[in-house]
Order: sequence, then C-alpha cells, then structure tokens
Amino acid sequence: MVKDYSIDTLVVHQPNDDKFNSSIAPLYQTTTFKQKSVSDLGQYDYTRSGNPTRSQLEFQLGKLIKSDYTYAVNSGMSCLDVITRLIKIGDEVIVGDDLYGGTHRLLTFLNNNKSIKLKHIDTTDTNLLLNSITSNTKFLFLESPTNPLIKVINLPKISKFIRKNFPQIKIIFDNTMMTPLLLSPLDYVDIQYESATKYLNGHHDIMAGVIATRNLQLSQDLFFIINATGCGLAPFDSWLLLRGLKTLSIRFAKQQSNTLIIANWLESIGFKVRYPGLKSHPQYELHKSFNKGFGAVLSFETQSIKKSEIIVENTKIFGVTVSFGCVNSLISMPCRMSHASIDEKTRKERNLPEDLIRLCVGIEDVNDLIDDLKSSLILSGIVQEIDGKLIKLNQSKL
Ligand SMILES: Cc1ncc(COP(=O)(O)O)c(C=O)c1O
Ligand SMILES: N[C@@H](CCSC[C@H](N)C(=O)O)C(=O)O
Repeated sequence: MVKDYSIDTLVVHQPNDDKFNSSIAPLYQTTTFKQKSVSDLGQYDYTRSGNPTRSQLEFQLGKLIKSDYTYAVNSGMSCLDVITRLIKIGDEVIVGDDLYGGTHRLLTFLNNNKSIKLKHIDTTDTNLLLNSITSNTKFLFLESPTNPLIKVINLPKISKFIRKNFPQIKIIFDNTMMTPLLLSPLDYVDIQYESATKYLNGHHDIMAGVIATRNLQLSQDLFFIINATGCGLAPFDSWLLLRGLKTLSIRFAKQQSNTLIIANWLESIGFKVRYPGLKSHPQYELHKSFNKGFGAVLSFETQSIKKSEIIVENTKIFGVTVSFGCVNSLISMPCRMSHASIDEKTRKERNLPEDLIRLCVGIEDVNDLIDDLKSSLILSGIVQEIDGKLIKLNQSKL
C-alpha cells in the first residue's frame, strides 16, 4: 500500500525513475524522441505532445491537487484559453463580477465575438447566483478569494446546488490565490486551474499554469486542445517549477503569517483592509469553513488616488510589481496595473476602488516590511507618528 503523505511532505518528496538514480528529476531538454520504427511512436515522440520532465511535473502536481488528470501549460491565461475552447457557440457562461483583469479580458473578447453569452454576477451573493442560472447555462467560472477585492464565495453550497439541480453545468475554479495547500477545489468543481507563475513556482522566473480534473472525458478534451494548440509547458520551465514546488509549503506558511500580522497592523491604524484572515472580513467564517488558510494577498483603501500612488511608489522592500506569490513582497494599484484591462466604467460599476492598494506579501522579516510600509504611509501624509503612535488622518484632512 502506498503511504498517504501529508501535503508538506508531498511537495518535497519527488521520486523519479531515472536509470542513474539521479536525486533530482532529469531535464529532458529535447524536442523530439527517436522512434523504434515508423509505426511505433513510443511513449514520447514530440515535446508538444509530451515530455518526460513535463510528465514528472504533472504527476507531482496531481498528487498535491488530488486530481486524476493534470496538465502543465505555459501560463495561467493559457489554462483559461484551453478551458474556454470547451464552450460551444451560444452557451451561457456565468462569471463573477470581481475577476482577475486578464480573465475578464479573455471572457469579454469571447462574448464580444458572440462565441459565448456572458453573465457577470456578484458570486458572493449565493442566492442571486443560483437564481440567475437558466437551462442555457453551461459553464460557471469562479474565483475565491477574488483578485483584488478578496471576496469569498460559498463554494460548497454553490457546488451542491448545481450538482443536484443542473448537472449539465461545468464548474471551473481558479485556485491561484489558495493553491492546493489551502483548498482542494476538485471536491466541488469539474475543472480547476491556477497560475503556477504565482505561489506554485514562487520565484517569478517562469510563467506556467496547471489544469486539473477528475473527469476522463474532460481530460481527453483538454489534452486534445493542449496538444493541438501547443501550449504545454516547456521542459526547462517544467524542471524549474518542480524545483520551486519543493519550498511551496514553507514559503506559503511564512507569507501567510507575515500577511496576517501586516493586515492586523494596517487595520489597527484605521485602514479598511480586505483579508479573509481578519475577523472583520464579511466572510471570515465562511472562508475558514472550507479553506485551510487565508493566503498572502490583501488590499486596502486610502480614499485618495494620489496618496495611494505615493505610498506604492515609495516603498523600498515592496516592489511596485504586478503578480503575486513570489518570495519577494510586492505592492501595486490594481486599477492602474493588474486590472487596467477592465475599463474604467466597468471598474466603477463593480465598485473597484481606484485608490485600492494590493499587497502581495513575501517571506522577508515582517518588522522590516512594516517599517517599509510605515515610512511610505508617513511620507504620503496619510499617517502621522505622534509620541510613537501612528495616527491616520481622516479623509477630510487629506
Ligand atoms: C487569479 C489569477 N488567475 C489567473 C492569472 C493568469 O496567470 P498568468 O499570469 O500565469 O497567465 C492571474 C494573473 O496573471 C491571476 O491573478
Ligand atoms: N500586463 C499584464 C498584467 C498582468 S497582472 C498579473 C497578475 N495576475 C496580477 O493580478 O497582478 C496583462 O495585461 O495581462
């Protein structure tokens, strides 16, 4: 019987069957594989169709994700591209109203081309979501917590209702924020995907994505598209991702504990902080009920776009950078950066605050991170230090 290791062990324990017993999985940096004969392709013939280093990665990821079929592709957006090719012309697709900007961009493009009929719903309002389903609805795309408003959806309830009443609907879940460490979405959904560019790799040196399912038919359809379009992850990137994965558990634990401390600190100064690990988060209990942790992304508001710009542009440790999940801490203004592909009118309709600052917390010393933020907040004038105490100025004084 194979021992059921904990996920902290599984990320590091990466057995391989190299004929020289190499302790690290070998890198098959090759495009083609020699065939025994013209009719015997062997296990691998061409790297677009399959490569042993990518297979090793997919095997490893499958254990973490608890999937039966797992595919590594060349970015998170490629995952979405592959999955949306399953949609048939005219199918109704329901998506959240707070989505990663690139997800919004691709789905809107397909909607504008009339390939799909898109409905945006506030997916935190479970009744609204479930009532908006019709017999034409074929796909539901969900994220939780959402990027960047950190809204949490009731995944167990939505999944139970749909599986019982609308089994024809395929639920697709973007698990980039939680990673397989904190959530196993396949217990609730048909396909999960995530941008491995973020936490899974953790070092901002590759782009990658993972698609996983437990459904054989879906897996065959997904593999067909990946091979046909040629978006499978390249061997060297697969090898680097295997390396990055080994420290996922330890990196993410530190990132989360740093984030919770920073979230509490910002809230104690008087900022409106969005982080599911804070008791003030409207879905704190819900989030805890089906996730094993809170992640390492938070956002907060300043009520002043100008002040937000000063804060973001003056930190020294936090880099002004899109993306998240890296060992280094990052700071950004989503409306100007990661979510700029959502037009201003739509951002307004969706209550996406233009002054919103997003922090993606890394593994540095948390006191250094707090000092860095403190200096920037003081420089912006939004906070004053009086007798060693930080005082946030109220909006009218800004
Ligand atoms: C939640 C989420 N999903 C998907 C993506 C797309 O991933 P990638 O940049 O690897 O294409 C991103 C960011 O880019 C994201 O934030
Ligand atoms: N210019 C890029 C922006 C990427 S945003 C990356 C990440 N998902 C984030 O939320 O920061 C684009 O147009 O896609």
